[in-house]
Amino acid sequence: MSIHIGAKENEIAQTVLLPGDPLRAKYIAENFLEDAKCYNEVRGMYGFTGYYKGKRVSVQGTGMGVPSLSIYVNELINSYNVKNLIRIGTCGSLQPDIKLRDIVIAMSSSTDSAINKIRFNGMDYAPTASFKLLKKAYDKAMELGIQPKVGNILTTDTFYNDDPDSWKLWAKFGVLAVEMETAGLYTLAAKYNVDALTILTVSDSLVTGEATTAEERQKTFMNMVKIALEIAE
Ligand SMILES: O=P(O)(O)O[C@H]1O[C@H](CO)[C@@H](O)[C@H]1O
Ligand SMILES: O=c1cc[nH]c(=O)[nH]1
Repeated sequence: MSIHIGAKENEIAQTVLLPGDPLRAKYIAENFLEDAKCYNEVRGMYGFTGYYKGKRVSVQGTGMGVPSLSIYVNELINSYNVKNLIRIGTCGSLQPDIKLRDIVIAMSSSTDSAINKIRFNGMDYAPTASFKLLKKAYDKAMELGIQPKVGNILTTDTFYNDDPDSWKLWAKFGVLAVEMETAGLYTLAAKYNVDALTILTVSDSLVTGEATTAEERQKTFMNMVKIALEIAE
């Protein structure tokens, strides 16, 4: 047991899928995993372990934002010995050629969060994906007939920014999409020498203003779940 996860030792697999939304974790356990058992209900942040094509896999909600995700990732690595962390999240597109429901794989993550400024005494760290997981995810997506967009994303602390045009600067420098956790995930994975990857589905577009519904966000993003489960070790 850790402070925020009620699982016993060995109840969590070495590969964990990490949706922000705990109900997405429940949905995945119920619809994709065999023999799934709930190991965590603390704070309603569901965690399940089950089997996908014979492989033991867990899925754990993280909540929204770097501070919340960092609590779960620290505990998964340090209390449960997790080795592969695959975030499966939603994002907003920052580029005109990235459309609703497209898959974005984060090679790296820029951020407006101060976490790494604090950690690295004002200097800039470049949070980067595990190449092993990135290559596997890209190859698997292509095999499934899905063409993912791969590149730099933005991890923001402000879903509601005071300046509605602030994303345009990031977009000008080629950043593909915005979400709220990956810079924290990649930094902690590097610190503890484990593998991490973020796979995202585009839920809305800052370019066009289009958006999907909450129900769609919870249930219809099957492609990224399939890719994540297929690359689980
Ligand atoms: O769909 P999830 O995984 O929660 O990810 C995105 O959605 C939330 C904002 O609505 C933030 O957590 C952001 O990163
Ligand atoms: O953080 C997020 C997630 C989805 N869509 C956004 O615009 N931002």
